[in-house]
Amino acid sequence: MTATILSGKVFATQFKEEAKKEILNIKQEYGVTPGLAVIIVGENPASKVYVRNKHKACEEIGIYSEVIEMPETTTKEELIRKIDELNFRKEIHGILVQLPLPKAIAQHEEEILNEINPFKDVDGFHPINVGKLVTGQEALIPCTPHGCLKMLEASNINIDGAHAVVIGRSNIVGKPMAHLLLSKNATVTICHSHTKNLKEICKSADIIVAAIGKPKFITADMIKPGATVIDVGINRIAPKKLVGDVDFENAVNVAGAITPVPGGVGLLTIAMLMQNTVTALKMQLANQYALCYNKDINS
Ligand SMILES: Nc1nc2c(c(=O)[nH]1)N[C@@H](CN(C=O)c1ccc(C(=O)N[C@@H](CCC(=O)O)C(=O)O)cc1)CN2
Repeated sequence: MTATILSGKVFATQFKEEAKKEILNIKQEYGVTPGLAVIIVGENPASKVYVRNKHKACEEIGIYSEVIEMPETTTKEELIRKIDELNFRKEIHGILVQLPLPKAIAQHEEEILNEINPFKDVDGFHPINVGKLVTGQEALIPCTPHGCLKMLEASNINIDGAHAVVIGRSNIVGKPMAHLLLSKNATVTICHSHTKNLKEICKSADIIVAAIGKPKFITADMIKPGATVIDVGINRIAPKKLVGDVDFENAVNVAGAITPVPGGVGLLTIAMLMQNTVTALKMQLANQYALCYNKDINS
């Protein structure tokens, strides 16, 4: 039996279409166009492609897009100044700093990202958004795990009561993914490099999310027959060859549903960024009205 292939392309198109419809409604009702600013520091070739694709997606669905290119030599202070400028621009509703940062400022990543106004934090990396996600409040949610959750739901894969195993504990994918699955009543196990009995734990999973960053690390013998396997890994093993964290060729014969690499959840990242930009605008509109309302009752 071969698994159902969960195509990132199909879901990305669907999620962008949803965002496009919402944008039209917002434009009609409030006369506002959502605006996204993406900052890229340095010359990382993969980052340049991702940023170009973010700009194209914005143009496609009606988001105003600004790409701010800063040189490799940019200091922490210069980058923070740029973020502060964008925090105050009212036509910019979403701000994103493309990662990874150049080596010289990479150690300040946390401090830099914390400078983004949490209402404009379309990556969902700010501690305020992380805290809201963990406590079940309305938050901006990191794009890749958010896309994975939406894809599972749109594919009618049962999450409630399922045993979900998330392999990887990064702030960008593993931890938010675990909280999202928990919020949908999965029983969640987070595994990492120190986990013992990884094979046994994986074998008991109804849903596996692999976000380790090691090519083909999850092999077919670690998967329960019929399980859903979401592969978040993007590993370049040759100039033109990308593979995931899952040994897809063999896993596809055991899993019930599986995402490929390329063509899987990577494509959802940009689609969800479009949705997050719309959500950020809606949160800002609601916040403005709340502020107006407070002013009225106080005057
Ligand atoms: N500030 C952020 N930086 C980074 C993020 C992020 O979410 N926010 N994620 C990644 C890069 N990324 C978007 O920024 C991204 C990664 C992968 C893809 C994608 O479409 N992948 C394709 C393959 C593309 C290829 O050939 O290289 C796929 O998986 O099929 C889109 C966006 C790190 N930085």
